[in-house]
Amino acid sequence: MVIGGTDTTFATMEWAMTELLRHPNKLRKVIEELDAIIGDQNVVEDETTVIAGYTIPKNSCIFFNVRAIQRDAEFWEDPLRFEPERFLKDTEKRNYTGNSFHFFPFGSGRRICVGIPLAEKNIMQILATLLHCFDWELPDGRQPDVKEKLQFVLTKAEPLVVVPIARLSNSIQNQ
Ligand code: HEM
Repeated sequence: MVIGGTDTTFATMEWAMTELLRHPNKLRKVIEELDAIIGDQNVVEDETTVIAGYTIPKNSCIFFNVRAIQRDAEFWEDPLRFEPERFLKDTEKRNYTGNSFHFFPFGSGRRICVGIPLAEKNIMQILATLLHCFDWELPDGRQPDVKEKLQFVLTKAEPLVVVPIARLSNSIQNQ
């Protein structure tokens, strides 16, 4: 992993520099382009721009409301209904690799979550094991609530308290 993350980048840059130094006209072209865009102060100027009809003023800090986008009724049928099967029916719906701008729980672009492969395996394995090995009951006939608490991660306002009941014939409780 160390070699994959360091030597590859280093070798690519070293080769690029070598070839540019061997081809001065190409090197000049790169430098002219950098000078034209960055100038001689080494600072990229922000400019007011228009994207999809919206004016984005210079120096704006943009936040996407991913929560609202992922509940947009124009794209999601009955968006608040809990229907995991919707992701099985339509492959585009379960594309969370950052290429679908209707569903991007892991972000998108160069800062997309690096933990996707681990998260996929962990969540699948742990949740499947808990559901397969136990039946789950709420204490005192309580109902599960869906009140949210916005922190760094959107969590449940009140932690879920549940009682596990072994359901497999080979579980210790049933022996
Ligand atoms: C359900 C699980 C997870 C969700 C929903 C999630 C979501 C996200 C999101 C939305 C971002 C920001 C992406 C952006 O700026 O466009 C992010 C970044 C990141 N995540 Fe995750 N994540 C999860 C699990 C994990 C795990 C398991 C790890 C590590 C083992 C991890 C490590 C990171 C790191 C290091 C970044 C920063 C990447 C960067 O800025 O270059 N995440 N994650």
